[in-house]
Amino acid sequence: MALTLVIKIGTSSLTDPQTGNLSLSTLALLVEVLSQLRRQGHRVILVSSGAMGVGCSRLGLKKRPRDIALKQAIAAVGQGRLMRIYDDLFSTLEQPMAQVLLTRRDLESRISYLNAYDAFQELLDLGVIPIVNENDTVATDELRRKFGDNDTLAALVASLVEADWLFLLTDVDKLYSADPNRVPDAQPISHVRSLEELTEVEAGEASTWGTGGMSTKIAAARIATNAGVRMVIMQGRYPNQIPRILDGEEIGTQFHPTPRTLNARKRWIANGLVPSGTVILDPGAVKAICDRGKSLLAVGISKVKGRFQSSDAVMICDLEGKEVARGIVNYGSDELDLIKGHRSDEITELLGYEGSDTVVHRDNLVLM
Ligand SMILES: Nc1ncnc2c1ncn2[C@@H]1O[C@H](COP(=O)(O)OP(=O)(O)O)[C@@H](O)[C@H]1O
Ligand SMILES: N[C@@H](CCC(=O)OP(=O)(O)O)C(=O)O
Repeated sequence: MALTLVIKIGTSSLTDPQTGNLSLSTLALLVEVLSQLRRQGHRVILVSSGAMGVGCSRLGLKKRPRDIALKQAIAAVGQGRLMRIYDDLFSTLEQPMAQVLLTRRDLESRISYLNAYDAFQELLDLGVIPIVNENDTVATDELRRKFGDNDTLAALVASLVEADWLFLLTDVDKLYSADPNRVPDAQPISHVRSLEELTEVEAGEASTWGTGGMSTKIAAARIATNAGVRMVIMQGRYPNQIPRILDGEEIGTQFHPTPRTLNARKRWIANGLVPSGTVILDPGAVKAICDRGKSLLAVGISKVKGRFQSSDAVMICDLEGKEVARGIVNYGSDELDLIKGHRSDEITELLGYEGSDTVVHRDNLVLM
């Protein structure tokens, strides 16, 4: 069966931690494996980090700089170099590839989200392997890590293209109960059936060149598994393990997906949009939206946090602060502060104009 596969490789696997130079053998093996998967008829997308690492090595810098403009410049140097190397390697195997640079913002607008979807489908139909990275040179929010990292981006891409599998290739072979580089008796975890099982896991720091460590990989797992994508964390030095995993071997940490129940628009609401604020619900309202599939009404809102406009995305949380849903609001935060706790037939008088009956209509609401 032809599968859609998203493979993400982190800086820690692409570069030598001592010298910062590219690990050519890993890269060559990765390219070989991906080309082989393509020839077997699978649809393959590579999400590759490394622009900063390669840029630093090219410019002789021994540490990641902190200055944002300098980071932008370095990523611009490194990205070109990285693509040149990928193109040389893929061309040797007669496998066409393409560069796709994305920012988190590109996935926020429904139009550019759909444009990205169309472009990926066209590339995959043409048999091309798209190589995705954050557009670091312009996306300073990403460089500041306000929005995420390539683990999140890979999960968003996997959700966008409705991938069957997402492989995160890194410099450890599995997820452990704690960072195995710091805690020698950390226990390996082979299967994660629900992310609730991971409350005890210490998802600590990244390696020298990586970003986010395991915490961004667990965040990626939340997006991927909710979108019906099976995710694996595995050792990046052995990309040849990917076909073995597809054949059913138990390698790495496998995160089991939830059934794919959300339509494309709801997946965009859940994953593409970045929430601008939070609304806190009373227990009755949580029940109404979670158990009875109702729209969210003002009467069930206890508190409003953050500043947002109507049509923005918000997190919808219970009184303990646990996110139960996400949705697009019909009111801004100032209006919601006035109408929260009130019945819908009081809204016109409270606001002085006729507004929507619902705060979040059920078509715009996704349970988390
Ligand atoms: N619970 C954990 N299990 C495994 N590795 C962990 C854990 N917590 C932190 N880490 C660290 O995460 C690092 C991988 O993350 P990172 O450096 O961001 O990789 P990448 O560049 O592949 O994205 C590992 O080197 C490891 O030290
Ligand atoms: N876009 C950045 C990578 C950011 C990132 O998430 O890095 P990593 O944790 O190594 O996957 C780059 O190409 O250097």
